[in-house]
Amino acid sequence: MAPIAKRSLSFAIAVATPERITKKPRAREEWRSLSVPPVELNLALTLLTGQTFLWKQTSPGVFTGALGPHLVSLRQTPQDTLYRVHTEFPGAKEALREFFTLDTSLATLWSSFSAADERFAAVAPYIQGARVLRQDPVECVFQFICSSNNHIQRITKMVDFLATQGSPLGCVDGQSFFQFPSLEQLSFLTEKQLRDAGFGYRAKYIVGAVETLRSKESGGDEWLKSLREGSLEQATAALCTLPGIGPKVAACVSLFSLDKHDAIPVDTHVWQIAVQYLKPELAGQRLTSKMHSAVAQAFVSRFGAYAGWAHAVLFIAELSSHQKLLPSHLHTQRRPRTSKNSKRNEDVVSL
Ligand SMILES: Nc1nc2[nH]c(O)nc2c(=O)[nH]1
Repeated sequence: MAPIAKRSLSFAIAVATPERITKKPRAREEWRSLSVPPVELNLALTLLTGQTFLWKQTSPGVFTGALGPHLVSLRQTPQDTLYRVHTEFPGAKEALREFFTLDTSLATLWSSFSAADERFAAVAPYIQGARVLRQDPVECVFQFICSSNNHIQRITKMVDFLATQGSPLGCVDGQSFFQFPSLEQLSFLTEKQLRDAGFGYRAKYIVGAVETLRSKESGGDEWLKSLREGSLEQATAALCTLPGIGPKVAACVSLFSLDKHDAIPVDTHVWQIAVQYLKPELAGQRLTSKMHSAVAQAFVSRFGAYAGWAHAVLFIAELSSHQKLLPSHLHTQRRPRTSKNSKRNEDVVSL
């Protein structure tokens, strides 16, 4: 049987029995404490603002996603974050603590960011609990290859398609979840299948990146994980050898999966922040790769070794979807719409 057909069969079995997961919770499906207050972790601001496209809001206030073999749901109370595990494997709490980098204190970081920067100090109280994730690097690479020159809705659709190549983990409130596919599972996808699924020119990049990663002597998974050890420059150079990865995508992967806390993904939003608040002399210039470095450097000069974490807050404050969180005097002045930027201004997260 062809690998795709085999996978589809196991998926059919998993979705045929959703009540296995949605009916009365078993003991292991009880809500448990993650011991982190909303000021240190805001689920919506962390999971639904462009760092990952794999987590879903499965019911009001409940977010569900896969962490390796664990399928977990999360919700907040006024004092805590609660988690519920739908799968059998041990270690879900540890996986969650790692994914949300909970050993890093937002309070400590943010007090130094607020002292360094007026805009950060002004918007941070309205965006409390926005953290930077530590994702699996393979998952992160493929999500951000899909993200290039794209908007959230379409990226999510593409990433959901990739996810269906992995092992089914179950169904929560009518939504199916899969363990993110291994490189081997991804290798069964053809460029044609991806094009037919709406990936456009990115279809070639996905197939090429899978091939390149699978050719690494240590295995693509280990090769990517090894980039956690070196510098940001080394990680950027290595990532940019993969098809479909340029400086912006490399910075997203470095920040959201490789422990490079000073990585700054420079897109139109970040460019606007730099021009308005950090380096006004950039106004009127074009965003070239030299400018990318200048903008990233401006963030690091202002915010230090965790500049990427400060960027995450300023980036959210820039999104049109999140302006409503801010009082009107803190709203960003929008560029006038033109036929070229009308869609992009609103919801493109990655250029
Ligand atoms: N500068 C940023 N660009 C992004 N694209 C994306 O998908 N997420 C981000 C982000 O957090 N910052």
